[in-house]
Amino acid sequence: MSVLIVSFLVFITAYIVHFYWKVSKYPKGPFPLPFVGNLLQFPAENIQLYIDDLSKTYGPCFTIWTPLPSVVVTDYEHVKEVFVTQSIEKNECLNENLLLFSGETFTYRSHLPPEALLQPHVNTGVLLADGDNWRIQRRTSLKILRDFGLGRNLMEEQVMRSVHEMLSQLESIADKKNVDMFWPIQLCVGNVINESLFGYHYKHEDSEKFQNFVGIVDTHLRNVRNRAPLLVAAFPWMKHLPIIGELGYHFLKRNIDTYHKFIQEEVTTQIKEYDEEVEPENFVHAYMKQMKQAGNPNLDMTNLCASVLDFWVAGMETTSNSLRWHLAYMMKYPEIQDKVRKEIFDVVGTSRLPSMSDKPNMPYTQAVIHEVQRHSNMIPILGSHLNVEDTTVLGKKVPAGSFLIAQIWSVMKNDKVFEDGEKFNPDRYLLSDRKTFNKTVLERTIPFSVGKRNCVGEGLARMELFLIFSALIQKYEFVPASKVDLTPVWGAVLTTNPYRCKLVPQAA
Ligand code: HEM
Repeated sequence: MSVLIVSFLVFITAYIVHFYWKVSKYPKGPFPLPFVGNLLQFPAENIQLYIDDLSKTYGPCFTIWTPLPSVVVTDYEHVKEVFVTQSIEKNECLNENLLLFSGETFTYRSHLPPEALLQPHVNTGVLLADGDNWRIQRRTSLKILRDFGLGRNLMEEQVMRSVHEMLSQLESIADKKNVDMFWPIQLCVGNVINESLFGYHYKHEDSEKFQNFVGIVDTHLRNVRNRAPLLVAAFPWMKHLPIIGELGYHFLKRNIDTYHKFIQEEVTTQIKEYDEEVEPENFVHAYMKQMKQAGNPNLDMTNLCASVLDFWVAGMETTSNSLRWHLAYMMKYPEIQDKVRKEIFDVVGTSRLPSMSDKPNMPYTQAVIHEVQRHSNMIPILGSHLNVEDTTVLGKKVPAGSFLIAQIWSVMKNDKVFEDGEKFNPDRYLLSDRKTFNKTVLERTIPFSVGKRNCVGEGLARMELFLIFSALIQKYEFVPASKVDLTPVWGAVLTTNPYRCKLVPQAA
C-alpha cells in the first residue's frame, strides 16, 4: 500500500515539475494550475473578452493553458507576423512525414473534438485539413470558384437571382409593419451557396428541409465554443462522463451527424446526375471533373463530401449573420441608413438594382459595410492553428505542438488606427474627399483573416454583402419594430439578438 502511495506521489510530483518546466518555455500568461491549466478562469461565454482583458496585463503575445498550451496573439503586428511574414513560401520541405513546408508553420489545424466534429473523417476538406491534403483541397476549391465566375460575372448573376427571389418574398408579405428578416436573408445567402454546390434553389414557400439543416448547423455553432466541449478537448476521456460527456461531446456529435448525412445524400444525388460530356455547372460536378482530369489520389469522394460540408456551413452562416448585423446597425443609426440610400439613389437610381459595376462609385456604402464588419466583430475566436515547428514570434519562443489563437477580434476592436474604436463610425474609412479610402484603416480591418489560411470565400462574401445589402436599402427603409440590442449573442459566430422591422417601401 505504502509503495503505491509513494509511487503515486512521485508521479504527481514529476508531473507538476514537468508541467511548470514546460510553462517556463512559453510566452508568459496567467498562472496555470497543473491538470486544469487556466480552464477554471475561463468565463462560460464571451471568451474573447477574457482574452482581450489578459492582453492588457500580458501584452499582445501570451499563453493560456487549457491545459494544452495555446499561444494567443492579439495585435495586428503579431497576427501579420504569424500568418503572413512567417508564411512566405519557400517550397522547402522541412518534414517529410508531416509534409511540412517552410512558411507553413502556423497553417496546421487541431484534430481534436469539438472542432474536429464538423467532419466525419480526419484531415479532409478545406476548413479542418492540413499539410498536403489541405493545399490540394484549397487549391481545387478556389479553382472551381474562379471557374464559376468570380471573374466571369456568373457568380454575380447567381447572387442577383437570389436577391430577386428575396425581394419578391418581401413584396408578398402583407403586413410589413412587423417583419422578421432572419429567414429571407438566410434563404437568399443559402441559395447562392446551395446553387453553387448542387445547382438548385429552395423556394421560400417550400424551404422546410433547408430550415431544418440551418437549425442543426446553428445549434452546432452556438454550442461548440462552450466550456464542456473545451473540457472534452483537453481531457478526451471526459466524453465518457454522464453530464460533461453529453454536453461536451455526444450532444454535438449526434446533432452534426444528421448534417453529415444530409450533405452525403445531396452529393450522392449530384454524382448520379453527373455527365462527363456536359460542362459542369455546380461544385460537385466540377470537382468530379477535376478528379478525372487531375488523377490526384487526394481528389476523392471523401474529400469531395468534406469540402461540400465546409462550404455549405462556411458559405452561409458568416454571410447571413453579417447581413443581419448590417440591418441591425442601420436601424440603430437611421441617419447612416439614409446616407447609404441617398448614395444608391444618386448612383443607381430606382429603376434597376445595384450591380458590382456600381460599387466603385459607392464609397460610402462600402465604408458602411467595412464598419459593420469591424464593429460587429462577428468571429470571436478563430479556429485553432497548430504550430508544428519550434519558432520565434517577434522575439518570443513558440515551441512546436502549441496551438495558436490569432485574435482578429482584438485587432479590430483595439488597434490604434481605429480612433474611438468603440464608436460606430463609417467615416473613418474615407479621406476628406469622401471618395478615397484610408488605406491604413482598411489594412487593419481583417474580418476574413490574413495569410495562407484566410477565408477562401472572401471574394464571394464581399460580393454578396454589397449586392444584398444595397438592394435591401434601395427597396426599403428599415425601421425598428422591436428593441434593437447590439449586444452579441455568444457562439462560434457572434449573432444578433432577434429583432423585428417595419419595412417602408422606397424605390418603384
Ligand atoms: C462575411 C462572410 C465571411 C466571413 C467574415 C468569413 C471569415 C472567415 C475567416 C476569419 C476565416 C479564417 C479562419 C481561420 O483562420 O481559422 C475563414 C475561413 C474560411 N472561409 Fe470564410 N468567411 C465568410 C464567408 C465565407 C464564404 C461565403 C465562404 C464560401 C464560399 C467561406 C469559406 C471559408 C473556408 C472554406 C475557410 C477555410 C479556409 C482554410 O482553412 O484554408 N467563407 N472565413
